[in-house]
Amino acid sequence: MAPALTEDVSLVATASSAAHDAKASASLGAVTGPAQSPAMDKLVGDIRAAFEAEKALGHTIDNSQDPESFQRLNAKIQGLLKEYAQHNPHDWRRYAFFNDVHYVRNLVEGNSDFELIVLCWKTGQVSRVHNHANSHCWLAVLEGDMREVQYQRVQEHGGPHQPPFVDELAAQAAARRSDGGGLHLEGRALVDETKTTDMRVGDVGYINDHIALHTVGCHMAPGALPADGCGGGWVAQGGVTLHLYAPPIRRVRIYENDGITERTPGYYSRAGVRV
Ligand SMILES: N[C@@H](CS(=O)O)C(=O)O
Ligand SMILES: [Fe+2]
Repeated sequence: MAPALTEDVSLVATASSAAHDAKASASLGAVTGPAQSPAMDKLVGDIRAAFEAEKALGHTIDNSQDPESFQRLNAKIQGLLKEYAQHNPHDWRRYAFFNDVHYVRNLVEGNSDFELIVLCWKTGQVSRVHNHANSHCWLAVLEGDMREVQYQRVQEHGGPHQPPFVDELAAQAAARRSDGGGLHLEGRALVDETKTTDMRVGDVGYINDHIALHTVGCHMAPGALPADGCGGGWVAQGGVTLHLYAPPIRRVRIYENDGITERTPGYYSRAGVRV
């Protein structure tokens, strides 16, 4: 019998197969990563300072944050992530564990304010349609060609009340609905596909539940990496993205053809060590 699992290392597989796969698959990638990650450490420190600055002004950091405070924080965080991803020191490689079956979440830093996670995607691996609770979600592409597809909720069966403008967006999406890009439950649309964005190394994105649900995936193999003397022996296997969630996400909703389920996200590794 499959062991009971309380956390998902990925939002793509069923809970029991995720547990099985996580144990069965060899760890790849991070074994060849550098032992130190000075640029990543600096990034973590800079993110922490940006959060402290808003907290010192009395602001709570989540997706219903004071708009002025968010605007300031968003500009700062996007700048930091862009700088790291575009300069790309590759010192994220010590955190980059892959799984053959599904993308995995590797924790770099977690505290009560935020979690910074390196997600590893082999070509073809995609997350399921999901939300991000009440958190901000910033993401930066560190390797590979990624694609984000956004969705709007058409209806939630017994779910919590949505902010009014989400209902409005959902109504607009329903009005645009075709039989094509969406999930359906008992013949009714559950979510509608509304936007596709291709992302390359150095690109930074932001999403929260007031904007949309989404899936992310690695669709194309990366090109040959330059020999940079960092993480010798590294073999590119797909895509790598850096995600910053604030506050850390404890429950996510997954939208599938047979309905909506709640999951507790988990980690495949913490601080460069497989768990
Ligand atoms: N939000 C997802 C990754 S993604 O598809 O944005 C996760 O944390 O697993
Ligand atoms: Fe996501």
